[in-house]
Amino acid sequence: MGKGGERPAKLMTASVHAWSEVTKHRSPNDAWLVCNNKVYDVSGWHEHPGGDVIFTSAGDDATDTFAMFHGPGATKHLDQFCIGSLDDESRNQYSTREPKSEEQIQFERGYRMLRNKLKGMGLFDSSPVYYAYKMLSTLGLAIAAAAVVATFNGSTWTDTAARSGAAALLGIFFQQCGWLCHEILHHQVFRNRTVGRFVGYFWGNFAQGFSVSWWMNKHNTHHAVPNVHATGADAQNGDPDIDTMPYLAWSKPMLRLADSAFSKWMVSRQHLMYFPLLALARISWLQQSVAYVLNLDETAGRTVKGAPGELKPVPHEKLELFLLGLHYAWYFGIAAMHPTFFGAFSFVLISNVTCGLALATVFGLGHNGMAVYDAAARPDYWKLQVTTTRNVTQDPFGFVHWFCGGLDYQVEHHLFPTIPRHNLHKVSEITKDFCAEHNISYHHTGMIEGTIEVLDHLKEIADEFVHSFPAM
Ligand code: HEM
Repeated sequence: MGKGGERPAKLMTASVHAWSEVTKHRSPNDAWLVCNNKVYDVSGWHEHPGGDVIFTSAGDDATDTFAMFHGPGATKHLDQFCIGSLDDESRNQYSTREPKSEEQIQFERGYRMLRNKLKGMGLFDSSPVYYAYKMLSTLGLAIAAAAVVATFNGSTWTDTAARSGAAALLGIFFQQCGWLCHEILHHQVFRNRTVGRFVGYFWGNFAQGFSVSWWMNKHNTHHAVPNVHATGADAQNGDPDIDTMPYLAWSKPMLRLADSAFSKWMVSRQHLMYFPLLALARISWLQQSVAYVLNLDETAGRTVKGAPGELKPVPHEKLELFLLGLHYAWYFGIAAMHPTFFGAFSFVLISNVTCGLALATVFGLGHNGMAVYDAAARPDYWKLQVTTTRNVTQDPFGFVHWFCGGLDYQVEHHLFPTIPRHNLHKVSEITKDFCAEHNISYHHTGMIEGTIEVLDHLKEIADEFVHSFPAM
């Protein structure tokens, strides 16, 4: 394989393939996928510029995920992988070989046309003024936190309380950096993807302490297959965001993985452990970021499934490491302004816990407790994204929208991840109408009600576990 993700062109053949043949190729080193009824062999293409998210489509239809992720220039790279096309019968079937009704065929055509309609309405275009405001106001949170710590540097109760408030404010700064970085790396903000990536390094590595490569690899995979269980240990088609064992099980099949005494203890009371775990989430993400870039351990996800010894690339490894180092320098620099070691430690703890709770509560609201699928039986792109996702109802003051970083419109974000946050409310009305027209459940609820749904779901799974293993 050559540089830049290119590889020698395959011979374009006129062969036709049935789904029964395509679905045999589901693992990274033996991966076929279908785009607009053409069959592509991407086996072992670990140099794919988007990383191994490509293998989430192995053995399946990638028409819509391809459209979701790529810029206009990517289609010209397709031909080199083409090995033929789907046979006539397969064109009107799901990859499960169930026939598609005429209604389903029209529905798929409809949602693809809807995407073009939204483009025509200019809803994929970002507002520089909006994002300049978001970036400056977010930076303001960190500057305010640092200023409070520098000003209230004594040992009175007032000083201590002010510094604790500053720590919580910094936690919210980290959360807001997370949202900004998310939008930048989904290419909502900058048309030029290289510019976006470098701005992403500032908000991700430097400001927030998360590695961009680690995050993109994990997050793009989540977008391709939300709430999906992989077809097997060698396949790359599961959602890493529900890969939360040995701590939390989001579906009954996951209970099989509770095979240690610790995991059994956790899962049987997971509804009680949910918030304590969320409080530690940022610490875990910081650790995974460093472990991913330096390839410190397997849990960081740098190794490539089905290709022992191969590592996923980190495009600007030294820059990523340097900026992660600078993150800790400024963060611990503020902590060091505290009069005592205990004060500095509390500052770091409070800011981490606040950020973990603030980010992970929103993540949980987005998908947890919604439908979960097996990869080999996932529905079409639109139904997969809508039925695995929950929206959060707005409040009159715009707090929910600010706090959730636009992910209150999680359904619309999942359907069209490159649409900027400030346009999602317009997309929402159109999406709701489209779902109603095609009889697809579109779920939205309040922030508190949604969190209760998540906890109820965890409890239901825990109860099932305790029922099956009464000794727990
Ligand atoms: C034969 C099939 C494919 C080819 C030739 C291909 C090619 C490319 C190329 C040239 C890029 C860099 C340019 C760009 O970002 O638009 C890219 C990026 C990417 N691709 Fe693919 N791709 C394929 C399939 C897929 C599939 C099936 C997925 C997801 C399931 C995927 C996900 C991505 C992602 C997430 C990126 C990174 C976009 C970013 O910068 O955020 N690709 N791909």
